[in-house]
Amino acid sequence: MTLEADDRDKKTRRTTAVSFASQLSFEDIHHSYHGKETIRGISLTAEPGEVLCLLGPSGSGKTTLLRIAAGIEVQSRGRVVIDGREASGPAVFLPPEKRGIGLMFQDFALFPHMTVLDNVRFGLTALPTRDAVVAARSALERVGLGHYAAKYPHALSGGEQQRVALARALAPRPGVLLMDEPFSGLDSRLKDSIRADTLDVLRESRATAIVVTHDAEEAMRMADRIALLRDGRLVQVGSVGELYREPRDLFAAAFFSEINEFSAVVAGGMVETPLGKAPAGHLADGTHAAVAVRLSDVRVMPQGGAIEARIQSRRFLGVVELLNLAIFGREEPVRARIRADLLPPGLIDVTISVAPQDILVFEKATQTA
Ligand SMILES: Nc1ncnc2c1ncn2[C@@H]1O[C@H](COP(=O)(O)OP(=O)(O)OP(=O)(O)O)[C@@H](O)[C@H]1O
Repeated sequence: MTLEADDRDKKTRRTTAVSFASQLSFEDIHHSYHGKETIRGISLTAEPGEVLCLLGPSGSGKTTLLRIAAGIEVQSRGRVVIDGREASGPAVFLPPEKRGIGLMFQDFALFPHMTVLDNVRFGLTALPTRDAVVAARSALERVGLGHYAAKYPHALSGGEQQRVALARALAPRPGVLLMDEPFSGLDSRLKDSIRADTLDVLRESRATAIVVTHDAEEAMRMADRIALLRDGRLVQVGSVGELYREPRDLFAAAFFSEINEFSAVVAGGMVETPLGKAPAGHLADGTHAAVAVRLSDVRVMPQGGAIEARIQSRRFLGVVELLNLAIFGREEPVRARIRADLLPPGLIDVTISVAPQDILVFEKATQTA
């Protein structure tokens, strides 16, 4: 798109609120495939108007949960409640089209033989044709693509197709928009701007959005709250700041940043690590602890730090440098991520410091899967 066209689009984008935002709750959802439990008791509510990201590694159950919300999959136990009304449960099952939801799933690509406008009109069959055209045009304008109405999908870039898919999902004015890895097909440079645009459109439309992603950074950029999943369970739910600053366990800490990981046994209310001692919080003496220190929390300086160390290797990554360090008298290697060019070239012997509050201490996980 040309800059002028982009500008024109931005000016013609509608700014009126179009949706009544819904609340969607999962209540103790369980689900099994062929006898294997893949969702193991998830309770979670997406509040009206919020962007809730379902985040977790591959196989953690994110897509299954979204499909259950949509009514494409039926849970084996538990209820889905939308605006206080049961959408599915032991006695009720509302099909997807009766739930007031919009879907943006990877497998619901645009129809290649239909124009952009007809693609967007597709979900508006309940409206008389004239109204459907008006609603579809307005949805297209909302994503800045009003002038592409008569084109076919193949004539659009990947990012533009993505925006058409968003327009199609939002055209019926759903109370909740369910999005499954919506940006995974886009190249990384496009991703940031499409994601930001999508967020703008979501805010304008005021729909509640539940977005599946396996990418922690993507969730941090988009979410009002993140629900972190692992092995079909909810590990933690909260704002980006809450999950980053107060991760519930080692898995949650490691999901948002690279960490150094150590084992320790609590003694005298403290844990001892190669990077110093730290309070063990509520953990009793004798407890086996997992200790995490983010790479970015390891401060490295030529002298003056608390611990002497030697640089084993150094990798320049542009803005930052990655260091592998050895600490005298300790076997565990330590890694640090520091601002590039902070240390003089050729420097071998350094000192390091970590603030006690940056040493995160958790009870060592017992295997629950
Ligand atoms: N149709 C199916 N039949 C059998 N098993 C399935 C089916 N769909 C999902 N599963 C299994 O359920 C578990 C959760 O899958 P799900 O796709 O929900 O995870 P996910 O977190 O979305 O992963 P990904 O990021 O890889 O899509 C996995 O172990 C998966 O193999």
